[in-house]
Amino acid sequence: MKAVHFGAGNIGRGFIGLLLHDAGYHTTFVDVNKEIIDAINQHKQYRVLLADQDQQEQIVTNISGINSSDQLEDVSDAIATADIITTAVGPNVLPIIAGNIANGLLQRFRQSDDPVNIIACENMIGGSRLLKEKVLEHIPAEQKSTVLSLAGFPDAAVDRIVPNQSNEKMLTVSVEPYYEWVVEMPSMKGEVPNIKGITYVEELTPYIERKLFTVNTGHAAAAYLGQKYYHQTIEEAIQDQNLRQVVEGALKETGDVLIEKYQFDRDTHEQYREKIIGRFTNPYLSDQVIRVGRGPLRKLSANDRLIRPATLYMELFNRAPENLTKVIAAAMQYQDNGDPEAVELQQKIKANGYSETLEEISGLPKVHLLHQRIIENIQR
Ligand SMILES: NC(=O)c1ccc[n+]([C@@H]2O[C@H](COP(=O)([O-])OP(=O)(O)OC[C@H]3O[C@@H](n4cnc5c(N)ncnc54)[C@H](O)[C@@H]3O)[C@@H](O)[C@H]2O)c1
Ligand SMILES: O=P(O)(O)OC[C@@H](O)[C@@H](O)[C@H](O)[C@H](O)CO
Repeated sequence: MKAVHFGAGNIGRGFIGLLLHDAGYHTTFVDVNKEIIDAINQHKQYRVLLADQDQQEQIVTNISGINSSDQLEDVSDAIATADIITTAVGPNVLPIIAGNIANGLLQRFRQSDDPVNIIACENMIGGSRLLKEKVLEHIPAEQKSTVLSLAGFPDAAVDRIVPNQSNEKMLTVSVEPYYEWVVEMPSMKGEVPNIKGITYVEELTPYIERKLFTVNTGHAAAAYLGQKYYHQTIEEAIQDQNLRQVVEGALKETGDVLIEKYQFDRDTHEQYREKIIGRFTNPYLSDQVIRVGRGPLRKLSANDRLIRPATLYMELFNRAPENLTKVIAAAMQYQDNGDPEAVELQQKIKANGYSETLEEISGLPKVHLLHQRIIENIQR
């Protein structure tokens, strides 16, 4: 069996690649990072280390790599014969790889009518749906119905903390032991892949919202408040009791939203929240604030982990969430000269001020109470 995976980065190697290997696939990693692709083709294997007391290791074999900067035909060939296609490249990169995927699908369906599923494993609501939209933009009108009937784009939620790596060997990747991969069953085409570790569900929205508005809201809160109080890592930030109170408060607010929206059991959700805070304090992982805070324009957009639950909170409870507004205020002040989105955010603020910038990137109008509370928090 053959898998093609776009993005041989942290989650690609540390999670998706590992599960594909364990399920018996040969995985072809597609990436623009020449060094990683060369290393994959040279060593044909890498190690995954579990970040806990035992430091167990797993070896991922049966892999190869394609550099999509200059081997576009190879990418198409791989897609044409793949049994599954996955991505973990970041939400902003999905439109960039859509053309490659479209060409591969066109080649595939000229040769056969074997269905295939393309699963975007990104931290966003509707990742595969967005990819499908972008792929279809590259498909000529007369081929659209073939692609629509033979290519499935099931949405997914993936959860495993994989920090930036500093191992001696470039491909080795340290990951937390916990993982969850949930895939929406109804959008799948053909045979459902038997991959141990995937949970198939009828409706993904509650799962992705629970994950994004708990793990990722909590993470973002620790990162943005963490930087404000001069912490370097998530673990260090979460040990700061004043800061932890706000992170926990923000997760209580998103929890109230999720419980109200999906009728989750309150006690079970509280246990889920506590487990997640526990994951942030894993002493065997060093997760930098600047990794978790990366891409603040994306994280401050209307449907992402901060603004969306805060807006829902206002709608459901008719008051502004006290802790989420503090976190959003800290996110607006986030700085990292190595992160183009963080630089752009601060340039916008310098040129137009906080209120104008908040309205532009989050879509929250100035008259919205949430907008006003965020600005009050910044001024404080
Ligand atoms: N790391 C985590 O803890 C984690 C957990 C769950 C989900 N995710 C999600 O997975 C995605 C990837 O995150 P990551 O942490 O692995 O990031 P990463 O930066 O480690 O990996 C991304 C990889 O994509 C590659 N890439 C960039 N542009 C590309 C292109 N045009 N074609 C092919 N490859 C390209 C990069 O070179 C890099 O190797 C994100 O959406 C993230 O939110 C990450
Ligand atoms: O990947 P991002 O930038 O959307 O978010 C940063 C982290 O919160 C994220 O990568 C988590 O580590 C991951 O989502 C855990 O499952």
